[in-house]
Amino acid sequence: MQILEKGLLIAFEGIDGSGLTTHSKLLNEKLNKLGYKSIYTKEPTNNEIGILIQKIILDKNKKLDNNIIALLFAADRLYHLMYGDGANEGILSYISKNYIVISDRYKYSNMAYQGDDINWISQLNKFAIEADIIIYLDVPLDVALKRISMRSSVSIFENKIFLEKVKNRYNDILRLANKNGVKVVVINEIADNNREKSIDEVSEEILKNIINILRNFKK
Ligand SMILES: Nc1ncnc2c1ncn2[C@@H]1O[C@H](COP(=O)(O)OP(=O)(O)OP(=O)(O)O)[C@@H](O)[C@H]1O
Ligand SMILES: Cc1cn([C@H]2C[C@H](O)[C@@H](COP(=O)(O)O)O2)c(=O)[nH]c1=O
Repeated sequence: MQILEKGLLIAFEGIDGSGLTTHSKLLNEKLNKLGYKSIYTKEPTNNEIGILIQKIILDKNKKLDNNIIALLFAADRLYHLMYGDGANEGILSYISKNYIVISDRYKYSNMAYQGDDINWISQLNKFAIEADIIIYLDVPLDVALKRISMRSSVSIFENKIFLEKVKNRYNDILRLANKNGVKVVVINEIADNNREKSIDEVSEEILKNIINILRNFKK
């Protein structure tokens, strides 16, 4: 068993179709195999608020006000931190037991997707601890859109104009997080020769970066 000095929160961030679910789950499996106490969780969660959000964002006829959506995501997050995702205990509980918590999206998604007024979104998230590490999966818009087009259901956010705005916003959000002490790891999913990296290649790159960072957290 690999024991860490303290719990750690790793947030996976990126636009839809960047592979967040694939890579956050893979990292969790790999860290577990290496003997670390880690857990995978995601937002929106599968608790009452998260389920309501999932329903709302798939309903293109609903057209709910952006501020209401922002509030729901922030409420889901606080619930996630305090009480859990519907299957596991709250993030804060795992952190206090020195686990590595891997969250497939966290408050930085709130800032990127609902961040017309970034100060207000920051206020909504004032009780949400900062992540220790952000893994940002950087993928060109056209690659993300191609992956999204292969899905059976598409959310209100999954369109070119909106995702372009979200992608641009992430630049400022990552800079701000870094200023606040968060270790930001950007993974480029495109190789030098313009080829899309395979899932294995991206996953190994993520693991290598994390293992490097974890060296400083070991007992
Ligand atoms: N190098 C790669 N990394 C990740 N996913 C890839 C890669 N190449 C192809 N894919 C495919 O892209 C899709 C990404 O799906 P995934 O659900 O992981 O993305 P996501 O970012 O969580 O999306 P969303 O947030 O919209 O649910 C999968 O079908 C996966 O097989
Ligand atoms: C946490 C969070 C998420 N979102 C968006 C990002 C995605 O478009 C969806 C979630 O879909 P996934 O397939 O489950 O990743 O929700 C958001 O707008 N605001 C947030 O705070």
